[in-house]
Amino acid sequence: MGPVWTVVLNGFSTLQEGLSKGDHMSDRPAFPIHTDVLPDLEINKHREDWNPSDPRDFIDCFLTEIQKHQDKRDDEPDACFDGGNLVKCSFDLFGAGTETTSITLRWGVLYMAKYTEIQEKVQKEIDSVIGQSREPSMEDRPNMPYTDAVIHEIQRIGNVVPHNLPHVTNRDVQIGGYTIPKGVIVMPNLTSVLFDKNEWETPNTFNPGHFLNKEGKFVQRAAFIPFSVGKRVCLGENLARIELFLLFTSFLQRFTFSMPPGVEAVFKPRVSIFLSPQPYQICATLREE
Ligand code: HEM
Repeated sequence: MGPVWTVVLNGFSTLQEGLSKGDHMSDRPAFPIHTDVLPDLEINKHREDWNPSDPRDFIDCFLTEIQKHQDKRDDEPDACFDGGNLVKCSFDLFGAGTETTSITLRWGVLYMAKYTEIQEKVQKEIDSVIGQSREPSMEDRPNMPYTDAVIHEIQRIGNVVPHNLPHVTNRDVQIGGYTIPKGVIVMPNLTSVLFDKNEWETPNTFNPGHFLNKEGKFVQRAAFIPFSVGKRVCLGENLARIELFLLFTSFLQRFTFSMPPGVEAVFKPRVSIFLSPQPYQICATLREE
């Protein structure tokens, strides 16, 4: 029988206790995914000209693993390298990896259009560290503490995945003095940490100063957990951080964002599994070289 109730974890220390220690909440609830309705055309295309000694991407590498494990099916009843799982994993990577990053960038552009003085400071840093004649690279990030702080603050206040993904207890566990029985769905509430007034000086205000010390150097904050924490922490965190830095700096290197005349920026989010901005119109003005 499936879980009969759901628990919501609130607060920084509870989430750390629940997600970071041990593997007692590392499973995902088994929601059915019908692989027969998912497109596997791309996988079939890959199969046609697949060369195991020259893998082009994730699908090619997975096909190699399927082949390696093919003859061992009887010895490895739990092996997960098969066509169905390849479809699910590819689906997961697109689902988890595209909307999250693009929503964060949409929040970023909106915050820059609203807080023009912050946008100007980012552009000043871009001009002095990167200039206009080359593209941003990841080597620039350590030299751009203000921009780094702004991107972190966009992620904090944007709170794109507010309820994390569901976890499920795989044995009875004690958290914060409560016993959660095996098989219960647990929703770790990231909002309670990203807006915790004990952790952030101005939790409800856009303030890149949350990530800067008095000397203007970037400081990492333990309560910054938009990617969650623990064993099931976002698999794409590093990729997402790279994408956010390169795209955000490239946008502001080339454009200045502003609201169209007479239009106010709206920060009330659209609520689904993600929190995204309402569709908006924006003016992107090309910066002079
Ligand atoms: C701003 C961008 C992103 C945010 C805020 C974000 C956030 C998250 C969060 C909160 C989780 C749930 C972690 C947990 O269950 O404790 C998660 C899981 C996951 N993310 Fe991301 N993510 C982002 C980008 C990406 C990208 C770019 C990829 C891959 C290309 C990705 C792939 C995944 C996968 C596969 C999981 C499931 C991991 C597992 O179950 O073990 N994410 N992400």
